[in-house]
Amino acid sequence: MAAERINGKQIVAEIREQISQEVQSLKDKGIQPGLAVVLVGDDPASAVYVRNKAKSCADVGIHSEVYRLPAETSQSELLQLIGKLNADSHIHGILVQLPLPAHINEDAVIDAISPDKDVDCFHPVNVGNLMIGKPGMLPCTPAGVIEVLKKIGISIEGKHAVVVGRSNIVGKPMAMLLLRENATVTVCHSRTPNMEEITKQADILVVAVGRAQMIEARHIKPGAVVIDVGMNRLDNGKLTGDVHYDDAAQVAGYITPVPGCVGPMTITMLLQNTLQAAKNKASQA
Ligand SMILES: NC(=O)C1=CN([C@@H]2O[C@H](COP(=O)(O)OP(=O)(O)OC[C@H]3O[C@@H](n4cnc5c(N)ncnc54)[C@H](OP(=O)(O)O)[C@@H]3O)[C@@H](O)[C@H]2O)C=CC1
Ligand SMILES: Nc1nc(=O)c2c([nH]1)NC[C@@H]1CN(c3ccc(C(=O)N[C@@H](CCC(=O)O)C(=O)O)cc3)C=[N+]21
Ligand SMILES: [Mg+2]
Repeated sequence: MAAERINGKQIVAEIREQISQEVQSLKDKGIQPGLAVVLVGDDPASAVYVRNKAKSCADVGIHSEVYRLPAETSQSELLQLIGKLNADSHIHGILVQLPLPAHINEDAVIDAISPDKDVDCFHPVNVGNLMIGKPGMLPCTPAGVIEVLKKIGISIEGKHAVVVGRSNIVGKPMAMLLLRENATVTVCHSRTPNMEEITKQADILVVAVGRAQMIEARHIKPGAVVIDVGMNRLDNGKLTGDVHYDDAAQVAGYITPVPGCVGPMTITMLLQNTLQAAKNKASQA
C-alpha cells in the first residue's frame, strides 16, 4: 500500500490564517509584530529562504526588515547591528541566517541576540529552558514537525521516534521536543554503525542529515510516519529531501514531500514565534 502524502500546504494555510487573525487583533491595539532578518554574504540558497520569510511575514501582516550585509562584514559590525535591533521597540524577533561566513564566530553572534527576540531558539538561555521544560520560544523546524504530527492526528506518546541527525539546529532540539511529547526517542548520527536496524524500529522517523535521498524503503518499518527535513539541491537544480520519496512511499504509512512541508512549516513557526514575542512584550508593558 502506498503511503499517504502529508499535505503541508493545507496545514500551513490553516495555521497562517490563525496567525493573521491574531496579528490583526494586536494591530488593533496599536502593536504590529516586527521581524528583522539578517543575511551576511550572498549564498543563493540563503537568499531564497530570506525572500520566502519576508513574503510570508507580509502575507500575515507582520512587519519585516531584511538586512543584506556584504560577505566581508566584520564580526563587530554584525554585533553592532544586533545591538541596535535588540534596542529597537518595533522589532520583536531577530533571525541571523546561518551559516555565517567563516571569519565570523556564530556562537558570539547568537549569544548577542536578546533571548526575548531569539525567534530561532538558538540562544543558550532558550536552549536551556527547552531542555529543562520551562515555557519559552520553541525552535522553528522541530516545532513545525510536532505541529504536522498533531495536525494529521498522529499520537506521539509511547511511540518509538527515531531522529537521524544531531545538529543543534534540528536533530538535538527535535529529539527534545519528541521526548516532551512522551515518545521514546533514539538519535542516530554519522557514527551509528547499524542505522538501518534502528530506523526500522521507528514508528515516527525524522530525517535531518543533509544527504540527498539516503533513506530508502529498507530503512522503514511498514506503516511508519516519515518526516523529511532535508533540503538538497540536485545538479539539475531541483530540490530533494534526505528521503528517497518514491521508494520510501512504498512502505511508509505517511510521508512528507520536499519541497512542500517542513520548509514552509519552519517559516510558519517563525511567524508564530514573532507573534508570541510581540504578545509577550505587550503583556509586560
Ligand atoms: N526545512 C527546513 O526548514 C530546514 C532544513 N534543513 C535541512 O536539513 C538537513 C540537515 O540540516 P542540519 O541539521 O543543519 O545539518 P548538519 O550538517 O548540521 O547535521 C547533519 C547531521 O547528520 C548526521 N549525519 C551525516 N551523515 C550521516 C550519515 N551518513 N548517517 C547518519 N547521520 C549522518 C551528522 O552526524 P555527526 O553529528 O556525527 O556529524 C549530523 O548530526 C539539511 O539538508 C538542511 O538543508 C535544515 C534546517 C531547516
Ligand atoms: N537562523 C536560521 N534559521 C533558520 O531557520 C534557517 C537558517 N538560519 N539557515 C538555513 C535553514 C534552512 N531553512 C529553511 C527555511 C524554509 C525553507 C523553505 O521554505 N522551503 C520550501 C522550498 C524553498 C525553495 O523552493 O527553495 C519547501 O520546502 O517547500 C527551507 C529551508 C531555515 N533555516
Ligand atoms: Mg562560522
